[in-house]
Amino acid sequence: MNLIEETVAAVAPPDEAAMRDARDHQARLTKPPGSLGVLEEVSVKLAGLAGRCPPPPPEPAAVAVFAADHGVHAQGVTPWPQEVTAQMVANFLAGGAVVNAFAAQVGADVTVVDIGVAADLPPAPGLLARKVAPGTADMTGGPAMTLDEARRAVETGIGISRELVANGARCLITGDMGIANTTASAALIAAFTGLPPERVTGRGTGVDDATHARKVEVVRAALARHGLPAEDADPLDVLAAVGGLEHAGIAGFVLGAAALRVPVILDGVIAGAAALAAAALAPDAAAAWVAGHRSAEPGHAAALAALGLRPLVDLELRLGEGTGALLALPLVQGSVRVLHEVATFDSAGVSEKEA
Ligand SMILES: O=C(O)c1ccc[n+]([C@@H]2O[C@H](COP(=O)([O-])O)[C@@H](O)[C@H]2O)c1
Ligand SMILES: Cc1cc2nc[nH]c2cc1C
Repeated sequence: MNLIEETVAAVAPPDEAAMRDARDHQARLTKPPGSLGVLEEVSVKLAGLAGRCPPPPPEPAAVAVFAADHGVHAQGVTPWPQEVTAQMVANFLAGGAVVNAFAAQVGADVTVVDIGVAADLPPAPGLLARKVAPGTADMTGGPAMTLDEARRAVETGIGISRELVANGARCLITGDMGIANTTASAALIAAFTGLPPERVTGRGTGVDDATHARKVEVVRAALARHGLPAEDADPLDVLAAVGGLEHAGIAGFVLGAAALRVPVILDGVIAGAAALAAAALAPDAAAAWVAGHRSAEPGHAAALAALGLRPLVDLELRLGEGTGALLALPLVQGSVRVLHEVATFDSAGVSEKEA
């Protein structure tokens, strides 16, 4: 078995007994039953993933920012020059980006992964040099990646999840950086959900009407070129056809975490698109994923609906980098802390509701 098959085979469904224990325990805690709303379901989910109640606290947390460039940039789908990808990587490494500020706020570690930045990047602490290719090819002219590149990028992502967990992380957070990657995200989401390009293609970094219209047509042309959506398409072929190297890397990252039964907080539309590919490979992997937030990109809501995930935060963010997921980290940690620390009606001597 290769690493992808081995990882997919290691993904198992959630532990129903642990989930039942968590629901029963939530009902005995000193609060009206159900009063923690969605956070109760998050705690139940993490118990199911861990196979015990209470589950281990999801900390320390580590965010991996997968950075890559996109051949489809040549189609004029974003106003930002491609070199911004490499420049922002330098900014992440210098600690000057929003992801650094939010990670510091919630005590998460930041790792940057060069999985496909077009430029050569100098070695730096905090940078994992794992370039599979110097950017993808233009998906409107042929496949964005070879199947071998897509596989190697997924394997790279699996490897990163293993490394971060081996180094002590107990909650993984997805991050991304890649100018033009909302176009590839829209194409992946359309391919995996069957929704039309105009429903899932958004304004990315904030494109004008004319650029948005062109972007929709670029996604439509790429899908037509590759015969997508297709019922029987292999998820790796779909990634290779219209995905990005960071999408493939994140798909591997979230699969690897699921195989290790470590929770993942998904960031925005790029993670959502990557998670659709990962779920197509291993449907049970979604038991390890919490949607940190819903981004302003319309395809993100579509991806989350298809994954059956409810976003915890909705602040109209459209930044990427892992920022939305980092904001959700204290919510996920708080949901588990409740199971560890809150007294029961019995232990605290609080009277229960009358029948
Ligand atoms: O996370 C999101 O949902 C999100 C939404 C819009 C834009 N982004 C970020 O913006 C970049 C891609 O935007 P664009 O317009 O160049 O396709 C890329 O670096 C993403 O991290 C991210
Ligand atoms: C400046 C900038 C920062 C980003 N961070 C993630 N995507 C980005 C896109 C741009 C353009």
